[in-house]
Amino acid sequence: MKAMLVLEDGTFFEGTSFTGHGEIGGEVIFNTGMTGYQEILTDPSYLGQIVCMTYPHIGNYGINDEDIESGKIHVSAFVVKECVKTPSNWRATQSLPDYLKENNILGIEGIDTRALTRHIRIHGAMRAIISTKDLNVENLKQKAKSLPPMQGQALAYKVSCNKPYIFNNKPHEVDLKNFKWPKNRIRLVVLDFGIKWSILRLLKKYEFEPLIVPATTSYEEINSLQPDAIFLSNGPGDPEPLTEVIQTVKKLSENYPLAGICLGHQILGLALGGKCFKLKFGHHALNHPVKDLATNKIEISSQNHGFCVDISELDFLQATHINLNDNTLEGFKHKTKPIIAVQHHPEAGPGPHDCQTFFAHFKKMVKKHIKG
Ligand SMILES: NC(=O)CC[C@H](N)C(=O)O
Repeated sequence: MKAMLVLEDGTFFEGTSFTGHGEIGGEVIFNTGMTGYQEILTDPSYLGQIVCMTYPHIGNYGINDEDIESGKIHVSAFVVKECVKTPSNWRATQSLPDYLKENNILGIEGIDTRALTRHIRIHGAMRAIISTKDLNVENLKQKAKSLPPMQGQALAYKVSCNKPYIFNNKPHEVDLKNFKWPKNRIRLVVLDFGIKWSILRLLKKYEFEPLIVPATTSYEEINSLQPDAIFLSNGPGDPEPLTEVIQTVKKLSENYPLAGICLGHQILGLALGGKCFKLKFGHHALNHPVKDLATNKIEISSQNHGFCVDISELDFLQATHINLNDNTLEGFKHKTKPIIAVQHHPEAGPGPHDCQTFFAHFKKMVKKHIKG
């Protein structure tokens, strides 16, 4: 079934749908990972985005029950060069096309994904429409132009949980009136902007007991839970319009040890007085070199962001990591308070594990603070 992908500047790519009819829009981004498509599809940070994989052969190990990062698929559509319909892997329970079809997500193949990627790298991030119903380039270009730009969209509210929950391989809702923290664990309130399950698994591995609460939970409600520390999750969209959250985090930063990943890093940066800007094209990959400025060691990191923060004018903050591809900020800490954050993904779901020391560092920082 013929499908057309049209960018807002009128550039178009022809392909075929492997999931049936559909029409959908979103910001088109490219991910250069060779594997990890199931984690990418289910990562809530991809809400509102059409994901194009640069690796030419996607789907070869199928879909399994363990690699999901949330309860559903969040990407708007999935674009590949060639989709493998008959997977071969001992864990596979389903094929990629069946998985997308079951979840009503449009998947297209036969696209020159490298040409599309080069176009975005040269001309910057763009909105796009994919359609099997309307193949008229001019129509689709107009539709793409009328989509809301990513900048200004408070998408985190759309994927945040509605009720607090704890996590035991999947979410279990809790009634806060009867909630009791377990003994001998670090009490961690997690502000949920669309958290990935691999982050929760790692927090638990590092002795934290995460209590995940909706993004709009107030400072007073969080305070009444008497946590030892706060964690700010990853999530989709622009951090800047999340004004209510930014105000809450500002208050939290005065009284609690804090850590943030990706959108959490950006929200923390804004709450502390930094600025935010959109990158020309996002970082979506499993192989970005990040330099730890304390040790001068280079870590190969997993990345997924389109925005970036600038804290250079805040002398009470210190940059801890930078990206060696484009010198953008990859992490910072407060010079006197127990506050750390990273822009990349130390949980590496998917990706290399070089940056996992972040969780050990967070644990050490909170334990030190508890001891006083
Ligand atoms: N993975 C994330 O948390 C993404 C953060 C933010 N939505 C960005 O695109 O920059």
